[in-house]
Amino acid sequence: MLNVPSQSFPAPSSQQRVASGGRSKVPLKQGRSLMDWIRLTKSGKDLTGLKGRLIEVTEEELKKHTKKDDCWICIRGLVYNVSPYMEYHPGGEDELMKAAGSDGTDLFDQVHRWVNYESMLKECLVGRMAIKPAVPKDYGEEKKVLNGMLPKSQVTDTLAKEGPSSPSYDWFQTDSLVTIVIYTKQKDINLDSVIVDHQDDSFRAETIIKDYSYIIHLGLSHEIQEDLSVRVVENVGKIEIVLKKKENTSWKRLGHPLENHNSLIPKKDTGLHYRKCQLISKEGVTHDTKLFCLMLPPSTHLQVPIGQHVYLKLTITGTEIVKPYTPVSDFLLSEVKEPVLVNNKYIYFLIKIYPAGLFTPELDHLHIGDFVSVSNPEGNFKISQFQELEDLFLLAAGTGFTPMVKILNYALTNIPSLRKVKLMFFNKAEDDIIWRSQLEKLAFKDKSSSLGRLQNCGKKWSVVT
Ligand code: HEM
Repeated sequence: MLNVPSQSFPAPSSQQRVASGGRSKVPLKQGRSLMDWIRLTKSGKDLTGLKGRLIEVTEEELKKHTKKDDCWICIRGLVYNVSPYMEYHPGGEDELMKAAGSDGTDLFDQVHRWVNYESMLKECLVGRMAIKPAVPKDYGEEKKVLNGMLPKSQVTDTLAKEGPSSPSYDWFQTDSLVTIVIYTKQKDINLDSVIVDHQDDSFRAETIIKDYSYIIHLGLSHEIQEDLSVRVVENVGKIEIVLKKKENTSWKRLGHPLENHNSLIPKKDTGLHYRKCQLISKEGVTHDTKLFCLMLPPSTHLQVPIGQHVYLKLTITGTEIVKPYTPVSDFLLSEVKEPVLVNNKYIYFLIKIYPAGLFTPELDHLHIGDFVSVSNPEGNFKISQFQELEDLFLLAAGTGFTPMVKILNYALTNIPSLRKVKLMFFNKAEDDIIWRSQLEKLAFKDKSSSLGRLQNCGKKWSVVT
């Protein structure tokens, strides 16, 4: 049976799609690249027309700015004059104009919630939406809300009622350890479901439960050691996070609550959380593609589920730039390299360097030991679609091969029903074929997959596996 996943894959925002020429990206005029935009924002030019003044914007005022040369958009309660950005927007002027004079938060999030607009548009900030009295439905006590934005607590309260049955947490301690226990009340919880970070005294655990995130976010009351461990009791959906105390004293309380602590929020509303990862190695794979290995901080637990991607963030001349990438597993590498770095502390990325680009040359110039920010995983692809699969047919082109690596590995090792795996890998030239010899070795080794024939399909090369 040929099983074609019904969900879109790679995810709409993933680099594999973005890099493939894009579905709705438009060609920008000469001198309108991202680097040109960054230069303009650094030029000291008044981009808002308000001479650096920030104002409170009423809904009536916002609605007046709907022309290309006078276009204001509200995102998450903040108003930007996007007219200067119009010609630089990779999605085109018409797309940007869809949100003219209105709250574009939902539209923006639907297309690219990962785009770092705060940093890119900081010189275009007009101000904040004015607070207006809102009349509550029951005409009871008058509440104040921000135009274009519900207060967080209200959002979480409302949706928590609609979402999965409310998770909870508890904690206990021994002389040397503190254990935080999260009761998700879900059966399909595993180590991929929880992302834990401890940075600058703030402890944050995000548990993914269906389309929601349950967040524990605390300023811990005492210091802890750098490394932490995470265990999951799968059939009851219990997660245990074990922290090591720095001093063997008894804690009277766990800590004080920080933003969104103990709340269940739709995943799309959580914002992207980043941690700094160190560059461990960087090596050429083809003439223009490199394998980057990043190490997670010891106080982070993060596993990227198969088929999902993360965002890498770099600050380039003062502006934060974010790009999506799907990590690859190192299993193809283990054919040729010894020893391979094991455990989940390392994330590998196969990245094509575009010499005329902005982001990838910057990545390429990083030195071993430098840091790159890595986000929480994103994406809707579910490996459960592959259960009981007999034939797996994978199609990839160029760096679109990267999501296939983990899938290939998973399929060859975890699906007993599998009879045949085929990978059609399209490349412009033979030199572009990523990990060609490893794929050929794999094909030779695993006779059950019809791997290893290299076919020249017209002008394009394909590895048929
Ligand atoms: C709210 C209305 C907006 C709409 C409807 C919209 C739409 C789009 C679309 C359709 C694309 C092409 C995406 C693709 O091919 O996958 C795009 C790309 C992009 N947009 Fe917007 N956009 C909006 C606002 C903004 C704003 C306010 C910014 C501010 C910085 C922005 C920055 C970008 C960037 C950086 C990209 C390129 C992403 C990449 O690296 O591929 N957009 N947008």
